[in-house]
Amino acid sequence: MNAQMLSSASRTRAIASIARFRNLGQRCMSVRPLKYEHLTNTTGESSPLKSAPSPPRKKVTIASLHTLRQERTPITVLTAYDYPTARAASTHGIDITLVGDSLAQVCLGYSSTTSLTLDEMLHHCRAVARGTSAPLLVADMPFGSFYAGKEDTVRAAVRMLQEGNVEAVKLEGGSEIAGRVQALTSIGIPVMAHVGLLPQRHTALSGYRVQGRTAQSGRSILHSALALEEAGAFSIVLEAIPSSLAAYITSRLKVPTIGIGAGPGCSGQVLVWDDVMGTWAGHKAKFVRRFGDVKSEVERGVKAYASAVRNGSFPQHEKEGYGMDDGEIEKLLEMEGDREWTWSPPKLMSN
Ligand SMILES: Nc1nc(=O)c2c([nH]1)NC[C@@H]1CN(c3ccc(C(=O)N[C@@H](CCC(=O)O)C(=O)O)cc3)CN21
Ligand SMILES: CC(C)C(=O)C(=O)O
Repeated sequence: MNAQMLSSASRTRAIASIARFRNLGQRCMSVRPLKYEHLTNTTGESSPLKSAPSPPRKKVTIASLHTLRQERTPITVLTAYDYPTARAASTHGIDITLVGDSLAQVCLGYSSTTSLTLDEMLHHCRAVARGTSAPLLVADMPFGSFYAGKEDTVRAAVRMLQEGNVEAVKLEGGSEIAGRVQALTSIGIPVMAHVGLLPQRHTALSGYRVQGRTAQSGRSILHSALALEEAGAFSIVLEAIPSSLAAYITSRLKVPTIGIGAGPGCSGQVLVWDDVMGTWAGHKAKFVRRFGDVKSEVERGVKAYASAVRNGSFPQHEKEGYGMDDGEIEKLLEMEGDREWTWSPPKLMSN
């Protein structure tokens, strides 16, 4: 959706809602109307599923995130990797849906995020975009897709927006990538930065380890965050850093911080879908809290289905089968010369 597609009344509202961050000039603007009564998904396509009626949500914009930060209302961020997870985030009040490159591990079975290609990421972004309406849709630029220089970075980010249908990109890295972040934000591609523990560099960092525990390393993360804000990032993820450092960085920035393993002093929080739902069977970081027990429910469902098939209680002809028109099976048997064959639905077994 762009301003040309809006009615003149909503166009006026859209223009009125253009918001700028203090000291950030034109780099962080939103031209979305403040009130979206009828939201389409971010691809503009209609969704195959109609959800139950629920109160319409306003579209989340960079400006509305800034307002949440000012009001000290925590920003909720959750990863999604496909259409149903995107629908759930959209329907149940998440502010930002992130197609994280954790996709590599939790959905695709790679041992780390460095294996994920841009094309694989785009395939999942498109599915998530089809299920996303109100949340702002952000996706990780995969390992390697923004390393070769500004031109490559812009080309890859344009693909994320045009082919992946996401609204913003997230890049892992400190002040060393500020030039590339600036190259994106200067042409209107919104960037979420990501400092602290950088999973894409897990080998160089000798594992997934808390960062910024000393004054010197903490200061280096702070200065990276400031440089990335200066480069136009609209928000910064702080991963696996001490809570006090994260709270201090948050106080020094004008843009909202999103913490993961960074304590309660951030402007918002992000977790990986599978960690929240309890479906991730791999290593559980200290910062993870499980809010659902989908794994047990999946186990129960799969076992119950397999056992119902094996013991013949599924399917039941009356409930889950289809009938034939009267006399037609007899006619068919006649034509086949197979008058001996008979069949009657099995009797229900009592449990
Ligand atoms: N399921 C899942 N959740 C995630 O949050 C996540 C992924 N996968 N994959 C991509 C990255 C990798 N991340 C990780 C992975 C491990 C730790 C971890 O184990 N950290 C140690 C720190 C120990 C220390 O230095 O003191 C921990 O025990 O919390 C942290 C972040 C975050 N991302
Ligand atoms: C955990 C979040 C911040 C992320 O980067 C991911 O999902 O890959």
